[in-house]
Amino acid sequence: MPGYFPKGMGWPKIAKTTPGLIRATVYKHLHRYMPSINQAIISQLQTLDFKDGECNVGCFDLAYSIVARSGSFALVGSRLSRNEEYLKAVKDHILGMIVTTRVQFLVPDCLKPYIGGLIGRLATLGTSWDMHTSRKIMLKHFDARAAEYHAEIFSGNRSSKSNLDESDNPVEIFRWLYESSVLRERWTYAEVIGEMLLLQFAFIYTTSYGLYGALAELARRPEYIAPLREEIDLNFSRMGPTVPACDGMVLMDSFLKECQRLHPPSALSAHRVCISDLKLSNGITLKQGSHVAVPSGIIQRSSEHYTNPDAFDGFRFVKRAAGGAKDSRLVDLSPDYLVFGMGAHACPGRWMASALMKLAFAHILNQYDILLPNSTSLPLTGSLSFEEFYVPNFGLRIAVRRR
Ligand code: HEM
Repeated sequence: MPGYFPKGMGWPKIAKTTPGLIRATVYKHLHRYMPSINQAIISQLQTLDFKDGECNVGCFDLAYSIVARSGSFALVGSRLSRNEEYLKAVKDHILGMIVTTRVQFLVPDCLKPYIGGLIGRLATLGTSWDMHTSRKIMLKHFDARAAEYHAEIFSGNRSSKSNLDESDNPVEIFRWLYESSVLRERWTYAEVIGEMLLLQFAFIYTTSYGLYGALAELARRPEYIAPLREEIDLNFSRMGPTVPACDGMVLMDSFLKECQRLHPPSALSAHRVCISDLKLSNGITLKQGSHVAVPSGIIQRSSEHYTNPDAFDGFRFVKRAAGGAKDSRLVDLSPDYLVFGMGAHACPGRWMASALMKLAFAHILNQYDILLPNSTSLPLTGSLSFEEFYVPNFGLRIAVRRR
């Protein structure tokens, strides 16, 4: 896939630092983020518009709005995560990027340098996913926030918020990146913004897709509701909406993992580019510059790894664990489950994604019954899907009814 990775200079320094930053923040100090993420989920659910106790809503839109609000708390802090204009711009921009990339794939490689950008721009012009409009709005908010950080840093009133270890306050990821750019001159402001846009995609779109798949499957399979609710009640009543409570919800963990096994956001995983010729143990040599990836979508539906692989079994992974299998939690990596990749570059945000999906799922199940009004037969993947990427079916709607 030519042009997929930057040529020549390799990845910028900032992109090499971000995985470590994610591990040091939303993994190591996940508990610090939980109260605000929980509150963000509750606030988002309060915006649902009920008529006669029922609200009919786009399944992806529900998941996307919840994750955008709660994820933005970790990325840009509490004030912006409550700003509707910013949140709308984030959501529109991510979908704009997908549509633009989708359309650019249709342009022949030889014409890409000449008309690729223009075609991309035209693809979303005049729609609510207009990338340029939403990017402008987002940049306005980023600039304002950066000016606040700047003033704090140079007024001597610097709080310890950006310190990874000493404060109880969760680290705002944008703030950490910005401070590193200003104080240590490790990268430019433009690079910080570029990395934030990538992180929004890596965090918000993928996690929303996971939650979307789980909500759609649950609406189709009401028999899972009672055992899941029982488990939520038990864990929340003992520990509240905390990391240990999320860890204790093993049925939900298995249900979410089964949904991701069957509905991953991409059919390929663990993309790598050879930086030098690489001889494999079977004698094949991959030339420098070769792009390789693992066909995770096929592996996850293979009878070599899964009994009855195309059938949905929400408790498949708890049964495996009970049978002594290791690596059966949602966040575990294994060669037969590659939704979060594999090896040194496996997703460092998976603990956050797991906790966020569980909290959101728990709140929804606690408060509502979930019904599938007339979308039973609709596929989960929509017509915008392309290459290895799955894009949601925006027409799939669910009804949530107050209990
Ligand atoms: C269900 C949600 C998610 C899915 C399915 C997902 C999936 C992935 C995959 C497949 C990779 C590539 C792994 C590899 O190449 O081996 C990856 C990398 C990455 N993800 Fe996630 N991700 C999710 C959530 C998140 C979240 C919440 C964050 C941030 C908090 C995040 C940040 C990253 C970063 C920074 C990388 C690059 C890692 C590196 O290059 O070393 N992801 N993710």
